[in-house]
Parts: sequence; structure tokens; C-alpha cells
Amino acid sequence: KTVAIVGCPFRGGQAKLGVDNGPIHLAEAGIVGQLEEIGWKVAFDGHHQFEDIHTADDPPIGKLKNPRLVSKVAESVARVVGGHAKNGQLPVTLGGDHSLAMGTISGTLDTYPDACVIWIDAHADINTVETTDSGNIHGMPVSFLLGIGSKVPEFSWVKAALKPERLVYIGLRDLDSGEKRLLKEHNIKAFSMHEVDKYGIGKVVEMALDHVNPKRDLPIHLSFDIDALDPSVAPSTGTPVRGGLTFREGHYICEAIHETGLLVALDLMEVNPSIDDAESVCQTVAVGCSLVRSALGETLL
Ligand SMILES: N/C(=N\O)NCCC[NH3+]
Ligand SMILES: [Mn+2]
Ligand SMILES: [Mn+2]
Ligand SMILES: [Mn+2]
Repeated sequence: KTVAIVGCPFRGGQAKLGVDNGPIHLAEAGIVGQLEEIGWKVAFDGHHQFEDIHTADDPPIGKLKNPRLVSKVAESVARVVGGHAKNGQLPVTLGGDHSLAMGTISGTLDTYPDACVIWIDAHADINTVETTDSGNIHGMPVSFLLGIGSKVPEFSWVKAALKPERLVYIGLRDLDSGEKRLLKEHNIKAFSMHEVDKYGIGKVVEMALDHVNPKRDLPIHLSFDIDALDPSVAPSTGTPVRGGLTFREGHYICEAIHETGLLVALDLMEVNPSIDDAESVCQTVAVGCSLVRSALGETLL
């Protein structure tokens, strides 16, 4: 089977410079060769060039920042990821900020309408137009995918194709109050770091799969925000939050999902190589590549 690497140099969903250079750093760390090493054919047609819409033409809509740019880029990512999935390839999207997941998951659901989404993140990224404080759209992709919150015409291309019962979170530890309310209101299953501590990662992954994929017969889209890991493990990211997943917990999730044989798409998001020193960047990029390898079948034995 072929992996299609989708490099998405994009930072419009948030304010920090640098996260758009995540893909190039992951590519230069050798992810393509590493995947070939473990037996994959790898298609990498270069990093997608997203022409920048000048801010002058993209004033905020309410609080939403860079709305037209974010929407346009996510829509093109949906086409790219959907195209690879339709061709029977496994798209691996390298971000770039997590607003891109509006596109990647839309693309996956276009080909695999019954896919479930496993969202690994310190954050829920489920803010609506009403609940967002910052207007940074990387904190909102899940609300668009679920079709909750008031509609924004510029995002009308996003089909509300994700059902709440097909979504599960692991790693949460930094939610806005509005997000906590929305998770409850929509009965969305979430395993925070409290549950990871309480049950251990093995049981948490099993419970997460039991919830969204009880018969282990549904395709899986794994959307991994590198900030789910503890900042000591992955420091170069825009919104680090203490008390995250260990190196092994992060890898266990990826290994266990590979073991299901159901993975159809992967996102590795929010690696920001501008954040701080070279050693932190090198460590974070290496962890990112390692997680991708684990999700695609690299085993310890
Ligand atoms: N990294 C982020 N999401 O995953 N930042 C946005 C969260 C703020 N509520
Ligand atoms: Mn491509
Ligand atoms: Mn995120
Ligand atoms: Mn996050």
C-alpha cells in the first residue's frame, strides 16, 4: 500500500510564526525514507503551496481570524486528502496548525463516510463562533466538522459529516469552559489525562476504540496534535500544556491503532520549528517522525 505524504505549510489558524515550517522539517528529518524503510511505497508530491490571501482582503468575521484563508486552504486540503484516499492511498498530513484537520477529516469522510475520528490533543479544538475567545480557528475545527455553532457562509463547503458518536479524544487537559459544555451537550467521549493516569494508556485506548469502533470494523482517522505530548517530550509547539502524554504513551496510541489494521488517514499537527532552541526543535521533529512510523507499523520487536 502507498502512503501519500501531504505537506501543509500553513499557520493561518493561529498567530505564532513558524508552524508552517513544520512539514519541511519533518521531511528533512527523513520521514519519507523512514517509511520506505518499514516497507511502504511513499508518494510525496512536495509541499502544497498555499498562496497567501492578503490580510487586507481577509478581515476578521466576528472574532474569526484569517477566515477566508483558513477556509480556502482547508478546502484544498480536503480535495487533496480525499483524492489520495479515493486512490486507495493512506494520506499522512504534516502540519501546519490544526485548523487543517477541517480539510483532512472532510477528505477522509468523503471517501469513508463511516470513519471514526480519534483526536489526540491537549485541547478539544471544538470552539464555535459563539464560544471562541481568541478567534484562532485552530481551536475550532471540530465544531465545523460536527456542524455545531452558528454557520459561517465562508465555511459552507464543510459538510457536517462527523457524528459525535464517531469522535473520541485522548490527552485533554486544557479546555475552555465553552468546550467543556459542548462536550457534555453532545455526549462526546473524552479521555483526559486524568483517565490516562487512572486507567493507564492501554485501557484508555481500548475504551476509546470500544466507544467509536465497537466491532473494530470502521475506518480510523487519527488526528494527532503534537501538543498532546508533555512539553518535556515535544517542546516545539505553539500551545504547550504541562502534564501531557509520555513518549511511550504517545507511541502506544499509534502502535495500538496500527494494530487494528483500520487506519486510513493520519494527521501530525502543530510542530513549530521556530519555538526555541535547535535541540528542542530536533527532539520534537524526531518524536513526530517516530509517531508517524509507529502509526504506520514500525514495531519494537
Ligand atoms: N493547540 C491548540 N489546539 O489544539 N490551540 C488552541 C486551543 C485553545 N483553546
Ligand atoms: Mn498530494
Ligand atoms: Mn489541536
Ligand atoms: Mn493542541
